[in-house]
Amino acid sequence: MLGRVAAIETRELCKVYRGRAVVDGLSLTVGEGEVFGFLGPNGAGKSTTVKMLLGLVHPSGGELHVLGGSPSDPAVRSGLGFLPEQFRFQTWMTGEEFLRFHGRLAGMRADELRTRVPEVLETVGLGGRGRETLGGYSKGMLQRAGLAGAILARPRLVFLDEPTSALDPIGRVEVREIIERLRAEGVTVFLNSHLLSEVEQVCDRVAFVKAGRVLRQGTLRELMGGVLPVDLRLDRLTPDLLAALARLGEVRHTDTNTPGRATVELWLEREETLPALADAVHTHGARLYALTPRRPDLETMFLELIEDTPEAARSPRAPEATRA
Ligand SMILES: Nc1ncnc2c1ncn2[C@@H]1O[C@H](COP(=O)(O)OP(=O)(O)OP(=O)(O)O)[C@@H](O)[C@H]1O
Repeated sequence: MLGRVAAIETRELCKVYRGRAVVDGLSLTVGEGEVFGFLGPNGAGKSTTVKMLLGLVHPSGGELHVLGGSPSDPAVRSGLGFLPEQFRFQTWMTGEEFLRFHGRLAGMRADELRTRVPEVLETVGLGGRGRETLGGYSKGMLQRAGLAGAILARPRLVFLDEPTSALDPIGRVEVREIIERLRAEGVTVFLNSHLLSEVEQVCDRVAFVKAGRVLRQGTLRELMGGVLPVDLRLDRLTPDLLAALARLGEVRHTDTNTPGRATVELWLEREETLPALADAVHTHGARLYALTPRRPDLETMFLELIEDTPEAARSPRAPEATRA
C-alpha cells in the first residue's frame, strides 16, 4: 500500500490464549497524524492488541497493517515508538546511557544521538538530569525517561500505555503538551489511558473496547450523536432573541428566574453555528457573559457503554479505581 494510508488498520483481529479469545474480532482504523484513545475496562484486551500491533505477539487470526505494512518488517518497526506501562529499567544506567542504548538498538548513529539525547531529555522535562542513574529517579522521572525513549528515534507512530500514571498534575499537563507537539509534527499517537479526562482533552478519536471487541469508535462528537451542547449566559432573554436562538439550534433549557441574568442551553448540529449565536445575542440588544461549548463527557459515555453490555459484571468505576 502506498500513498496516504491509515497508520493502523485491523480487521477481525483475534488472539486466543488457552482456548479463550482475549481479542475477538477487533476492527480498528487510526488515521495518520491522529491522536487516538484506546479505552476499555481491565482485561478488555488492550495490551494484547498493542503487542500485536508492535509485532511482539502473533495474532491468532484476522489482518493488521501498521504504517501500511507488517510490524514484523524492520522498516515498519523502525517507525514505531513504544512506552510500555511497566518498563524494566537498568537501575545502574544513567538517563543518558539508557537513551543512548535505546537509540543504538533503534539503529541511530552515535553522532545523531549526541544531539538527540539532550533534546528529548529537555522535551520530557529531564533536562540536566541525564547524568544521574535511573536507580535514583523518582517514579515520575522514570516515566518521563520511558517517554523520552519512545520518541527518541522520531517514530511516525507511537504507542503510549498509561503515560501519566506516575505523574503529578503538572507532569500530566506536560505530557499532554508533548502529545500536542507530536500531533503538530504529524506523528500518530495511540494512547492507552484510564484517565478519561486526559483522553478527552487530547484525543481526536477514541475506540471503546470490551471483551476483545470494539464497541464503538469515532470522534467524541460522533460518539455524542453529533450534537454540540452550548451554554449561554446573558443579561436577559427576550422572546425575539429566544426565537432567533431556536432557529440556530435546539433550545433544551432556559432559566430567567434571576433578574439581570438568563441562561440558555442550546444543542447545535455544527460548530460553525457558534459565531452566529454571538451575533444573534448582539442583534437583539442583549449582553453576552459566557458562551461555553460543553465537552463531551467521556466518563459518562464509557460507563453507559460498559454497563450496556452483558459482560459488565464489574463495578463500572473499576477501570480507574484499580489503576490509581
Ligand atoms: N500471555 C498471556 N497468556 C494468557 N492469557 C493472557 C496473556 N496475556 C493476556 N492474557 C489475558 O488476556 C486478557 C486481556 O489482557 P490484556 O492485558 O490485553 O487486557 P487490558 O485491556 O490491557 O487490561 P488492563 O487494562 O488491565 O491492562 C486478560 O484476561 C489476560 O489475563
